[in-house]
Amino acid sequence: MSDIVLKTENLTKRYGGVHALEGANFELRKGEHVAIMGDNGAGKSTFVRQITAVEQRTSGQIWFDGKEVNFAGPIEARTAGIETVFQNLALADDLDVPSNLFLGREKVLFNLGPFSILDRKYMRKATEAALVRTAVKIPNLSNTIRHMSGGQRQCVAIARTATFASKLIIMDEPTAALGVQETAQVENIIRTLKDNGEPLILISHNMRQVFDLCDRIVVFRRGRIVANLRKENTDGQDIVSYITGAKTGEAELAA
Ligand SMILES: Nc1ncnc2c1ncn2[C@@H]1O[C@H](COP(=O)(O)OP(=O)(O)OP(=O)(O)O)[C@@H](O)[C@H]1O
Repeated sequence: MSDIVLKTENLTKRYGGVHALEGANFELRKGEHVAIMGDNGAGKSTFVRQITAVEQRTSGQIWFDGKEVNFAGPIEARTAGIETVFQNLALADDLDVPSNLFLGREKVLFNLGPFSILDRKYMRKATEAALVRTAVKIPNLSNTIRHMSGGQRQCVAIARTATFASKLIIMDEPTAALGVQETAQVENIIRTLKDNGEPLILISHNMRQVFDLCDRIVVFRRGRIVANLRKENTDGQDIVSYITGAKTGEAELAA
């Protein structure tokens, strides 16, 4: 149990009569990168929303970092060490890179309420360190987000996640809207996270990406986990069979 970062048992979410997530049993171990795949509406985002307490689950249990957790909301989950990069990036367009990295957790030099003075020097240095650690290349930290490309914005969002996530990073389709080069840059960051031993859950529709970056693939279909396979024990065709329902059956538990 000690090397398990996250575990869910019978995690279930219903929206009225919609069974969005049914009895999900899931485990993530230290340093592991796990992909979550599945068709549109399969329950992937719902699963993440229960873990991050963006919504409250209907039933089931969650253990994180060695203890059972019942986060009241996303801030509690974030404080506990779960950081998420969502499809909509939640960046502030008119602020520069350090301000975005520290958004909502600004380092204050003198606390004078609304007139507080921020420690900009500290935030800039910490941002530079975070970008080195995550291998993110941003040409000019003083640029506002508005003046950056989609890929650069995504890199800032990921760097922010990696800076504060002490325990678990979740990315929901981080490259869905990016071009080839930008996708490659984000994938490099993910490899750096792997090298640093940081565990990751990656929701992705991109088979090549999943096989490149992840150790294990979990497939959701109609709210249920239908496969849980180490990548060396499966291939793209096999995964597609589970996604489409051509192959069914109990989830195979990876050894
Ligand atoms: N707030 C909600 N109210 C009602 N039904 C919902 C709600 N959110 C999600 N659902 C339904 O729950 C099911 C699972 O949706 P979810 O967004 O988790 O799928 P997904 O696998 O993340 O899909 P996608 O790849 O399209 O993002 C779908 O049938 C969806 O319509």
